[in-house]
Amino acid sequence: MAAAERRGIFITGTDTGVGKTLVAAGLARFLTERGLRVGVCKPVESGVANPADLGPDAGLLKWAAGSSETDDLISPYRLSAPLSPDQAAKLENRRIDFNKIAEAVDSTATKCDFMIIEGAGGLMAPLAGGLLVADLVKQLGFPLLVVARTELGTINHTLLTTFAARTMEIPTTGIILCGMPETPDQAQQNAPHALASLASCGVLASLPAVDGSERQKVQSLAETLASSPTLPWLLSALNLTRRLSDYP
Ligand SMILES: Nc1ncnc2c1ncn2[C@@H]1O[C@H](COP(=O)(O)OP(=O)(O)OP(=O)(O)O)[C@@H](O)[C@H]1O
Ligand SMILES: C[C@H](N)[C@@H](CCCCCC(=O)O)NC(=O)O
Ligand SMILES: [Mg+2]
Repeated sequence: MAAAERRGIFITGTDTGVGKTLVAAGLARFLTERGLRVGVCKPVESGVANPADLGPDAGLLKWAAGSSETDDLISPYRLSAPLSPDQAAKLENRRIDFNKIAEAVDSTATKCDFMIIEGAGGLMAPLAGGLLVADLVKQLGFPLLVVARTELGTINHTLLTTFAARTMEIPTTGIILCGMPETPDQAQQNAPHALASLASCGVLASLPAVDGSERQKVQSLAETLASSPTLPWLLSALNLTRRLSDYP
């Protein structure tokens, strides 16, 4: 399928553990509940205790999207060690092949309205022999969505990520801040405004810290998205405004 005909995003983060999976799954849930066929892929997941099964990230994405794709299409590389993917792959004498990932993504994308791909770690995390997550993003051809934490330090990490994306000519749709507490401190109150004025792309949502199991958190974030005042910007940035109005 030609890149221009495919709708979707590649979700990266400013670091590992910043909320990429929750944002990806929350968005998948939100869109699926509105009738869109959402394809999901976690091309490389490291730290998978039992690689015969889906890891926690891919499993949550599959649940959120209600996907019936095979495990190998949703999660082409499942690696045991909770390390940088290239290192985890080396420990198993494996090499991550971008063409295999591209085939899996293409095969899913042809069957769905919107594709959500979650990277591993941040944009510069190494995947294979000097190739980084950013190189995979370029090969797959989907625009980037950057998930960032809310605490002090996030301005620097987020701007470094968007700057690196721009330098590598990777189109970035925007930033989502994830985990805003009910009572944000001064740094957290300032972060969305600072990023909105300094980054070369918009802040498309500021999502709250939510409670419960991982699935409950995803459901809460999907509901938050539905009532978010910035939802129109988010949908427009994802090129989904018209598509969603076609559905109930
Ligand atoms: N908005 C939030 N509210 C509550 N908990 C959150 C929120 N965002 C993330 N978390 C929690 O923080 C942890 C890390 O989040 P998540 O797994 O989404 O990170 P990640 O960026 O996908 O990490 P990785 O690089 O391993 O893929 C999880 O336990 C998740 O439940
Ligand atoms: C083990 C982590 N949870 C994550 C990989 C993080 C790599 C970070 C590399 C680095 O920047 O040092 N794996 C994953 O997202 O599948
Ligand atoms: Mg994740």
